[in-house]
Amino acid sequence: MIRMEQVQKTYGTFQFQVSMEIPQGRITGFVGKNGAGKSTAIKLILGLIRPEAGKVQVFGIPAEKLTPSDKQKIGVSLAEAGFSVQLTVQDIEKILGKMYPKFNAELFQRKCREFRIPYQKKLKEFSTGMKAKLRVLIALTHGARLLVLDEPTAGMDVEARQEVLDLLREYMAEDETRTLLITSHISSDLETLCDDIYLIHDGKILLNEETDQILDHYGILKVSEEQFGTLDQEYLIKCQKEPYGYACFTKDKQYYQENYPGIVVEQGGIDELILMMTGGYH
Ligand SMILES: Nc1ncnc2c1ncn2[C@@H]1O[C@H](COP(=O)(O)OP(=O)(O)OP(=O)(O)O)[C@@H](O)[C@H]1O
Repeated sequence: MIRMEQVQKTYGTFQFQVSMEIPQGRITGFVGKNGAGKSTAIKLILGLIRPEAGKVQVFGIPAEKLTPSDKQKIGVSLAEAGFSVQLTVQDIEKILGKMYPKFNAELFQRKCREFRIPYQKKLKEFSTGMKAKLRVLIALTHGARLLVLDEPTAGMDVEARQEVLDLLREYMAEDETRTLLITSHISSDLETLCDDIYLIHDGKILLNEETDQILDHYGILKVSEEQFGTLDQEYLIKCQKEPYGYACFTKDKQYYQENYPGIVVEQGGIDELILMMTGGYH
C-alpha cells in the first residue's frame, strides 16, 4: 500500500533515510521521540514534500504522481493543516460534499452529534479537543481506503481519545482492505490499536515489529554486574549501564525467565522500547 525505497530528505543536520513497506489492511504506528522524523515520513508519503533521493509509492503510484482522484482515497489528519477558522462545521460539511463524491453527510452529522461537535460555531471558538475530533471525522467520512493520521488524539481528554480510537477500530473493521497509518505520543493508544510498529529515531528506522510481539515477548532484564557476566547475549537487543548493574532489552523475555530464574524481568511496552532503543531508559 505504501512503499519507501531508500528515501532521503535533509533539513540542516537532520537526515531522513528510510526504506519501508506498509501493507494493505494493517494498522501501522510510527513512534519515536520529538523530532525523530515521524511527520517528515508522513509528509513524504502524502507528497507534501519531495525526497532528494529514493522512491515513495502509494497504491503502487509514485507519491508525486497521485491524481486528485487517487487523493480522494486518502483520509488525512495533520496537526497544522485545516480549514479557515472563520468557517462553521456546517460550512465545512458543504465544502467536503463538493470535494469528495463519496462524502457521507449522514455519517458526518451523526458523528458530530455523538462527538458533541457544535455545528453552528466557528472553528475559532473550538477547543483543542473539538478541533482534533473534527479533523479525524473529516478524514473518516469520505470512504478513504488509506487513513494517514498524524497525532490524531493530541490534546484530547481520555474520554475523547477512547471515542476516537473506537471510531478508528470501527472504520477499519468495516472493510478489511482499509489501511491506517498513525503517529502518537500516547503509547497505550498505539498498543491497543496497531498491528505493527515502526520506531523512528534521528531519521532512521531503529525497529519494525508486530505490536503483539513487542507486548508478549519483549522485556527488560534488570541484572547485577555478576548476573550480566553470565547472561546469554543472543536475544538481547540493547544493554544500558545502571547504578545496580545493567538494564537489558530483550526480544525473548520467556527465554531468560526460564533459564535465569533469579533475575528481574519487566514488561516491555512501546514506551520502554522507545526509551531503551534511544538511550533514555533509567
Ligand atoms: N520545514 C522544515 N524545515 C526545517 N527543518 C524541519 C522542517 N520540518 C521538519 N524539520 C526538522 O526535521 C526533524 C524531524 O522533524 P519531524 O517533524 O519529522 O519530527 P517528529 O518525529 O514528527 O517530531 P514530533 O514528535 O515532535 O512531532 C526535526 O529536526 C525538525 O526540526
